[in-house]
Amino acid sequence: MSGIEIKQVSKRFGDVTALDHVNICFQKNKIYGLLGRNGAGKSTLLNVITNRIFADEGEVLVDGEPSVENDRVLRKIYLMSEQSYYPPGMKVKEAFQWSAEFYPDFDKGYAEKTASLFQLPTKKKIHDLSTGYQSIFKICIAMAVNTPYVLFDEPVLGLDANHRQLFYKLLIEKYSDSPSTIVISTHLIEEVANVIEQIIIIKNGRIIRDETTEELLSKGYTVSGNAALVDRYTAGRKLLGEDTLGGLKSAYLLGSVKKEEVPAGLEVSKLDLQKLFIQMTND
Ligand SMILES: Nc1ncnc2c1ncn2[C@@H]1O[C@H](COP(=O)(O)OP(=O)(O)OP(=O)(O)O)[C@@H](O)[C@H]1O
Repeated sequence: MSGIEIKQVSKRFGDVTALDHVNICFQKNKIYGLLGRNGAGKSTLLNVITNRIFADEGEVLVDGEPSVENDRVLRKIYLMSEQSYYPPGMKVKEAFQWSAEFYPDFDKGYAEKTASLFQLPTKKKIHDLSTGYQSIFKICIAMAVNTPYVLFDEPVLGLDANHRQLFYKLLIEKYSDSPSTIVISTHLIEEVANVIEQIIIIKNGRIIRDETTEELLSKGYTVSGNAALVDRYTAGRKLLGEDTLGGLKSAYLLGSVKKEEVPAGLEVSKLDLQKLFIQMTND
């Protein structure tokens, strides 16, 4: 079977269970959002997939082959993460050259073009870059490696809003031109909501949701308007949460809605992914 299959994977650090019998499959040519609160197990999962750490139990299959100590399989996957594996003193443009030697399909021209769009100073040493530009440097590499699987662990760490928007735009353009399997682990949920097709939510090392963004968002709806009217409407309904601003209120509800059942003066809209996430992962 093609894709990355994670089968019954568990990982413990002392008495912390970082991954607890995780079963998921990252299919070919799909964009996934890997969401979870701090310490939920996201990085551990990405590190297990790429053999940076070993699982205590279970296995990872890449296109049907076990990934453990299998270089040929591991070369199909690129993980962008906080760790940097570049020699100290290496300049950005040298790292592009270096990557071209290591990843056979690395597109140096594309990396340079992306770098120039972000105004990344390629003559600088990697270690001298600001936090945001360190991330941008890694984004440029990850977008140019052209491996069938690209995993992003917190790709927009330190990026300003303009650069985050540019990253999402380039990612979608790249994916439309040459699809691959992309996994984005992030805390900026609303920002990726329009980019990701499938959402995987991990909580305390367990997968609690694995469904399309559309399916997940269709589980509820938002009703907004005059606070008193909203309260009257929500009484007796399954309320996920609410926000109040002055006399106005937005209520997040579970279930489906018939617009004609909502009183005049109230507005019905889609559920907000971040609100749903907070509700699902609270406690
Ligand atoms: N090398 C390690 N040694 C000990 N505990 C670890 C180690 N790596 C991870 N953990 C623990 O495993 C759990 C999962 O950590 P992980 O880094 O995978 O979470 P995360 O979802 O990526 O979190 P964040 O969003 O905060 O980056 C946490 O409790 C963490 O403290």
